[in-house]
Amino acid sequence: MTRAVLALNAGSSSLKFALFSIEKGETATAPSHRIASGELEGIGTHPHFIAHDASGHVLVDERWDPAVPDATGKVSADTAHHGPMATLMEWVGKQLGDVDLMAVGHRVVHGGPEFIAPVRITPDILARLTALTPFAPLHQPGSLAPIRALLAQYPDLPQVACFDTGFHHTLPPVAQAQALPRDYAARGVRRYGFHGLSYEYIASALRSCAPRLAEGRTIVAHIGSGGSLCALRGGRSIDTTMGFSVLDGLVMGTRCGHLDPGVILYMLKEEGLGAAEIENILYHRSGLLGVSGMSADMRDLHAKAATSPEVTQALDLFVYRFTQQAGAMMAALEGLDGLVFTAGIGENDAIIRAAICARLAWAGVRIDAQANATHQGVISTPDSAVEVRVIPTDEETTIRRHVLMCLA
Ligand SMILES: Nc1ncnc2c1ncn2[C@@H]1O[C@H](COP(=O)(O)OP(=O)(O)O)[C@@H](O)[C@H]1O
Ligand SMILES: CC(=O)OP(=O)(O)O
Ligand SMILES: [Mg+2]
Repeated sequence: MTRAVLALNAGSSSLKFALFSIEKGETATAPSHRIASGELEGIGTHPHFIAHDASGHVLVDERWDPAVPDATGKVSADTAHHGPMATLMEWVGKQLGDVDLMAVGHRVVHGGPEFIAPVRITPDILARLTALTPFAPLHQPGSLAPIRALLAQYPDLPQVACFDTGFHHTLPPVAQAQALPRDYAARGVRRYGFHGLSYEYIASALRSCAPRLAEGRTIVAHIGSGGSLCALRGGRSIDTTMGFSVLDGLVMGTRCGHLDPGVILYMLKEEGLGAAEIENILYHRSGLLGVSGMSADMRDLHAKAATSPEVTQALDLFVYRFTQQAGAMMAALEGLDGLVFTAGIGENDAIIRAAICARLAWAGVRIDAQANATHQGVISTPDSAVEVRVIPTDEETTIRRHVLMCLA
């Protein structure tokens, strides 16, 4: 029987998984061997489940009707993930016929101040992770639901939580700080940063494909449904655009990104909105969806850009804010050697990459239109002052590594 580790990565619009075969005595740093992988993407817009075996052969390819939002326009993390998660787990269960599942690793978005390294799940750890839900209300329930379900069904199956915040523990104190009264920091209200499993994978990929960028000053742009930038120096995170919550930083699919806190006070005091309504607006009805009035998905927006001024405005704002915040990361890095695009938009959207790079021409960024249009690994020109790369992220590989580290 093949021994295997299952990696589950619940994002805001997708649920990705990979099944890795594990040799006896295999270490975390050994090359990984994938048996199957896939994703349920477009959760909340146009759900699509696709899975491949190791040789790329399609094992399943199914589409569903979009999830129906409630009266306020909200598709909650629970509603949006419940059906797809059940489908995926059922499918994975069927594939496990001749596999001895030795552990399951989960992406857990928030580790709070306490959790940095991956940790083996126990009922007590699960309770402590549940208590962090107010820090990431959109994500933590989606991360913890499969852990809870598996713990109830297979109490002896080792499960490991891998934290999206962990990679950013290297942020210097000044980048972690908020300019609030001191006692807030003691209560965990500080800047954490997210997408760490992705940044850890990219930092490791850079060490083999572009050592100069791994050693130097590199911005990694993880832009998917959620999005952030990470300022990497010597392969370590020294700043990032998401802060206390996953709302900060870039304009995202449905999230506002950087926002004057005065707007929230205005909604509260002048419009009489309650916390739940404001949360719904900031997490679910803002970003590309809010500004375009049409969709959170870049694919839909490009299809409508020619005929809708609102869609054009949403795309312009996305690009403008990206480059503005890239400027902030360059200031933290004191220069820039490399720029890496990754995640759903970063890996697939040549139009957005071109628009961003054009606005960064002042920083010496030059891209080759043909290389960009065909999604090459290196899209900058030889005379570009900044090497620009496209690297598909692989959070599941980081999860496998964390599981093996944790169980060793
Ligand atoms: N071919 C494509 N062209 C442009 N954008 C794309 C494409 N494929 C995916 N995307 C964008 O990527 C987003 C999903 O990114 P992903 O990293 O999978 O998200 P998450 O992990 O946050 O759920 C989609 O909402 C869409 O905006
Ligand atoms: C942390 C976060 O925003 O994750 P995602 O991009 O998957 O929504
Ligand atoms: Mg993701």
